[in-house]
Amino acid sequence: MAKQKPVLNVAFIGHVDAGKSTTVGRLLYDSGAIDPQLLEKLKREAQERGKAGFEFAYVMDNLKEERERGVTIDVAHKKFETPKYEVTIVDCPGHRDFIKNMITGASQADAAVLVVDVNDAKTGIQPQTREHMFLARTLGIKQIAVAINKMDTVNYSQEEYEKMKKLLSEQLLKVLGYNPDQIDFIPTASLKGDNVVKKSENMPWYKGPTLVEALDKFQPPEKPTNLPLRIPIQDVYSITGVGTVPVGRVETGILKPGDKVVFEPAGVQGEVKSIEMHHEQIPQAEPGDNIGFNVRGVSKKDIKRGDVCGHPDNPPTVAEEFTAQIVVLQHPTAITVGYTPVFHAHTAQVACTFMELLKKLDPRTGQVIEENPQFLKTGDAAIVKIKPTKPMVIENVREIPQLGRFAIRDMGMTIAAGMAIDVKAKNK
Ligand SMILES: Nc1nc2c(ncn2[C@@H]2O[C@H](COP(=O)(O)OP(=O)(O)OP(=O)(O)O)[C@@H](O)[C@H]2O)c(=O)[nH]1
Repeated sequence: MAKQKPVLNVAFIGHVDAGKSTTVGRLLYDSGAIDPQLLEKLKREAQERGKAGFEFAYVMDNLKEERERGVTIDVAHKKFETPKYEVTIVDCPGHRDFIKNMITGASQADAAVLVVDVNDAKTGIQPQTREHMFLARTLGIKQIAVAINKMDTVNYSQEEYEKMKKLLSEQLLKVLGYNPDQIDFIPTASLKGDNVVKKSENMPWYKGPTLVEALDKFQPPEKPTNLPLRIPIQDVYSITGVGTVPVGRVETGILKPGDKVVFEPAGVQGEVKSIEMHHEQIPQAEPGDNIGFNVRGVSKKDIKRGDVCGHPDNPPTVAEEFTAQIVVLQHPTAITVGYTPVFHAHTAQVACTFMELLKKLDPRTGQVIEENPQFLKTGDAAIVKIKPTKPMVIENVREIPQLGRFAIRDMGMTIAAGMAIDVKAKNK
């Protein structure tokens, strides 16, 4: 059997209408991951609805719907192969729930592709482009590539491309601490297919890689197999004749059939009978694997999305309280003691209370600029003490980085992003 290619999880980010869905659709199609008949069908549907040209976006929307119906485990259509990798699209956020998806999605991403409309050079960087990139940075995504899209709308002009590249480099990437010299800026027209999988003949001035070639330049993710097992649960199924099947992505550690496992904060234990990935049984699951696993001794009603599976000798940490370092992305007024917004950590969503504001930090250097501030506002970085209103799993980011990050949501927006730097455990 051919050696399996390493899996690379890539998040597609960018402002509404920049062309994320179209780019992903094009990647899937031109790399042969989509059946041409399906595309024909989608094309007809798009035409019938008066939206010709949208077929690639339809491909993604079709998949999104599929996912919303709960077919989380079936990622077959969201995968494609490059010469080096098996690429999984971990998210392609639309405008509805994009930040929330981004938090659970982007924290899993090994790399991100930022898609921007080349025409944004005229109006300035779009707010969502900034917000997505800021989050990507906070969530620890170090590898990015930029697709400067819709090049067909500016006659494939090098000048327009350079303008956009300069704007992003100076006003966004450098500010966030990325080095633009190490980033590929690919001029694309995803709708037409230029420089996505096929090298464009319309831009002979561009000597760099296509988007697919840029993906192959990313470093493969290191698998944290030596860390304790942690699988945040996305969903739990009860399948007739099989039993209870939790579904999730292995963040750290290794899971094997026969393993005794515990789900926290539920506190229930069971034994793994079998593990499935892409509808096939596998002898062992590793970090990055999206799996369903059949557990004996646990019923569907015992566990739920947001619980974390681990081994009983090193169980997931249920936090009584935790100290966190946060950055306030946007808050209409100010954050004060007693504020209780919803924390999104791995697959959990739990309301948590700000118990103490310990220190205000300089967001660039991390140096303390004020002890016990009275309030925090947009742009502030701080160290704070947090108390969940109900049991939740969170880990010290220094011990298990994959389970230590979170976003804070309130009023339909992402207020802040951060990480737990000290956890007072309930169960240890
Ligand atoms: N001319 C041109 N239009 C494009 C290109 N890429 C995307 N579009 C169009 O731009 C519009 C938005 O594309 P989408 O792929 O839906 O954009 P998105 O970023 O996924 O948007 P959301 O899912 O709404 O966040 C659609 O009308 C596309 O057909 C391109 O390369 N050239």
